[in-house]
Amino acid sequence: MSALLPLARDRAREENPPKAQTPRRRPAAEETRAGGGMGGSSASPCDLEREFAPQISQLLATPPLQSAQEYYDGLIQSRKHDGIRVNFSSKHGKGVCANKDFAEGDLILKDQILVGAQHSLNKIDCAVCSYCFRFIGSIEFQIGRRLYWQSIGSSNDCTNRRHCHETDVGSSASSSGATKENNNTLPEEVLGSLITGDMSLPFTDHFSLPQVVGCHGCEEERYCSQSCADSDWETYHSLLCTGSKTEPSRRSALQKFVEHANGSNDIFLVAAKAITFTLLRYKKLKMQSEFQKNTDESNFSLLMEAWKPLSMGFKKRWWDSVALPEDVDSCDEDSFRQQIRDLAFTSLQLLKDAIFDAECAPCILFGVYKISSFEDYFIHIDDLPDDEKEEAEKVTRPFLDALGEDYAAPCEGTAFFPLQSCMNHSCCPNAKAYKRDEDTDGNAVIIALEPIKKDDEITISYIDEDVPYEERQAQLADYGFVCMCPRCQEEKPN
Ligand SMILES: C[S@@+](CC[C@H](N)C(=O)[O-])C[C@H]1O[C@@H](n2cnc3c(N)ncnc32)[C@H](O)[C@@H]1O
Repeated sequence: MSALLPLARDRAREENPPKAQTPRRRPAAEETRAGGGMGGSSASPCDLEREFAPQISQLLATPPLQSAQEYYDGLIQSRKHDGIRVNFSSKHGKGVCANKDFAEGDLILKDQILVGAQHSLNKIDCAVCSYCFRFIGSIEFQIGRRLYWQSIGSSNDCTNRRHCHETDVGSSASSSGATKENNNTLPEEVLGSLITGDMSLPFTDHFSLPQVVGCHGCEEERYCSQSCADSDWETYHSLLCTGSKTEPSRRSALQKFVEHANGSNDIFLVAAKAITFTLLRYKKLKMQSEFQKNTDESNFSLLMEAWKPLSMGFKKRWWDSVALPEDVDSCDEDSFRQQIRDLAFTSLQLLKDAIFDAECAPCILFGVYKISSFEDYFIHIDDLPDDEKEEAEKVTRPFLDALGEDYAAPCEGTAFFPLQSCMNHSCCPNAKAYKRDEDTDGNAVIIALEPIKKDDEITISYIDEDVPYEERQAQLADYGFVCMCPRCQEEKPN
């Protein structure tokens, strides 16, 4: 037991950066279109794409260097990350450099999520704030609801489990502990009293979590504070809320969109947030512009401005950038990409039915975040002096046994981190993404692995760098490049 705990913790805290998500299910072979070309070259199945082709290509064009530099300088200044700057080079495009010396272990950056969502199936394992992804409720609440889900069904399809105030939507995300078979169930009344707070576990007062604040529209989103609820509403959720305050036809259209995302890939839920982020920013900019009687500003230039934070990270469309799944032969790549592109357009069409705004018609990246779960609580119990541990374990052991081997399932999701996503890879990195004890929300935390001198490039590893050269290069092929870092140059076979 003691040996297992720290291992699980290390796994949860080290984070690898973005790799485009593969769709949940490989489209069936009989659905494959004959002669389907690559995403960019064949006729688009989307009427908006055809109608607004010039505007879309402007939105997706690489931003001019000067505008990108100004954007990143402004972002770094507004977030007070004076230790770094974003540089542009002809070799690797954007990169992050040190603006001062860092010592080993120093915090380099805490990067706030721009757009992100918890994986749908992971919502069974962990209840987190829908805006900042901090754990909410109490340790009892977290354990109780997880065991409750575990007790009512352990199939991987959670679409049948649509109550318990959750957005229980299936997705591409791998679910962890709660969906595994575990015969070790506890009585429902015990789980109920954990969830309602009627039952307390020993020492949980050392691990207090923020109280749950519900969305005032739906019962599906929950927050750690009113300020997170308000920010989520202003930034994305006012257009995506499926609660009773939403007009019925829009609500039903949104539900259809969510259902489709459930059955295919929850990256579409993140994409929907990226779109609503842009739409709501656009509306705000337009109001400001009207207030300032700024008649020179066209609607499209306001839309470009609203989209800017996302455009800075845009490289390729999703269907052109997902790694080819292992079970798809390279000669089937074109039709694979065509099928997932069609899937994305179906999703977009469903979203459009729900939130269409004619002025924003032409306007659609990401990392992975993990936050450790209530494992710290069980580690604390495990580390107690023997007599206290024995006493506490009389209460906690049945819960730990019932949770099973994967009790430490962290919160997992997909998110776009504007600054971390500028960091290039090295197989001998000088920094890494790592959650310290105090890092309880979804933001990315970058720590120096060694002393870093001012002006040095800050690099992280996108993969497990402790594997041999060939394996590293194979993994990096999914990111679309051959690594030529000093270590790879040295280890490259002649
Ligand atoms: C997360 S982004 C890093 C920022 C990126 N350079 C940019 O301009 O946006 C990852 C992409 O950067 C490039 N990249 C990162 N590390 C690299 C390396 N060591 N060698 C070559 N290209 C690299 C690859 O194109 C990769 O897909």
